[in-house]
Amino acid sequence: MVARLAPRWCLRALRSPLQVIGFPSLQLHMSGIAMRASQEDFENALNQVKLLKKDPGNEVKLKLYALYKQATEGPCNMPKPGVFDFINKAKWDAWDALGNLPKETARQNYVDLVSSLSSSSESSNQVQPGTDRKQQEYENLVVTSEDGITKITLNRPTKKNAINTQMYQEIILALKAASNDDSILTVVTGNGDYYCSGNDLTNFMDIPPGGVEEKAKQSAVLLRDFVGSFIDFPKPLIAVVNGPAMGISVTILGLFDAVYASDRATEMLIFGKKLTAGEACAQGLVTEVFPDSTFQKEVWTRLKAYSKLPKNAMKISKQVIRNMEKEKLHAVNAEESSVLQERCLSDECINAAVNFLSKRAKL
Ligand SMILES: CCCC/C=C/CC(=O)SCCNC(=O)CCNC(=O)[C@H](O)C(C)(C)COP(=O)(O)OP(=O)(O)OC[C@H]1O[C@@H](n2cnc3c(N)ncnc32)[C@H](O)[C@@H]1OP(=O)(O)O
Repeated sequence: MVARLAPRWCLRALRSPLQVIGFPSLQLHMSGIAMRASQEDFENALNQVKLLKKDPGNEVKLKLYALYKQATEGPCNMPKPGVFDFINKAKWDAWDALGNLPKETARQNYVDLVSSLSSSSESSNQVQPGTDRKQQEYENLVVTSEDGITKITLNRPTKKNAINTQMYQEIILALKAASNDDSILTVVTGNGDYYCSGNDLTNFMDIPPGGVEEKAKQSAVLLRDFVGSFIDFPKPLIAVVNGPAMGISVTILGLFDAVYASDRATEMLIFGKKLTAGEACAQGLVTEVFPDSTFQKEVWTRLKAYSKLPKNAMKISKQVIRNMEKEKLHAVNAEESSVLQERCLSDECINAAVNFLSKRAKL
């Protein structure tokens, strides 16, 4: 029943990768030096904008549109729409108003604008420990905070918690929010019978206008940002592996500070073969295995006890340990992500995805 599909390239992500890309302009501003947003910053901003929960209003949307067009196509040289074509005329006016603004400046302004929109929506989502308040609404996650523990639950149980493109972005944002909230520990777990079935293989079907090469490039950026947000996560991060785990969800376990697995997690897919939770524990991928019947009770009792430990001491300890290897992890992440870009276009990868998808469609 279990597809043996985890590509080799992603297994090395265990000891992997990169910087927080989600908020690039923040980093640029902190340096105090006027820097230009890279193409990657721009692509990240394009993804982030899709996740804004609050409608930024027509004025801002027109600004975003105009900056996007200027950044990608340069000055407006389209014929002016008729006066009764209100929407297209408003868009044209906004674009035309940018005159000869250089593409690079438009790109930077776009990134800055998205960053300001994202941070204002984040700051309204700060959670106090012990309040058990549900955080920002996500489509594919449930994030709650209680007793000093922020819990990020992968919430696509009908798809075995497969990670689709939006969910990757949501996880990045949820980690960013958890790193800034008042919680002491952050937990990632799954809703339903699976922890996670890995990359959503239907992601490969969503081909942008730039074709499969563009898709491969976008996937590489997404993977790099996703893994990077685990590398840079500043607080103790615990995986509560409630059931089978596959693909990318297994390969990132090495970036958690502790991994607790139910003995039902018998399908940890690694090196193309199944590994029981006990075997994964023997190999150091899992910290401790609990009987499924008492898994939730035992793990949460323990986590609640940990959440009473001195907050700063735990955070600093984690950072001291992680800082020793951070640079290397980011370098490996960058390398792996560029390998992914290549491998996405390989026959092996395409055939594997097509096999899965065609079985699913019962062709
Ligand atoms: C952008 C960065 C890319 C990073 C890449 C990372 C590497 C990976 O993670 S590769 C992906 C590895 N995962 C797989 O190959 C798992 C594929 N799924 C399966 O083999 C099986 O679905 C299962 C063993 C997880 C469960 O089998 P079971 O028979 O119990 O249930 P199903 O009927 O197959 O599944 C229920 C439902 O869920 C959908 N689904 C499950 N996994 C995925 C997935 N990974 N992607 C997309 N959809 C998935 C499955 O299609 C079913 O949906 P429908 O009911 O709508 O048909």
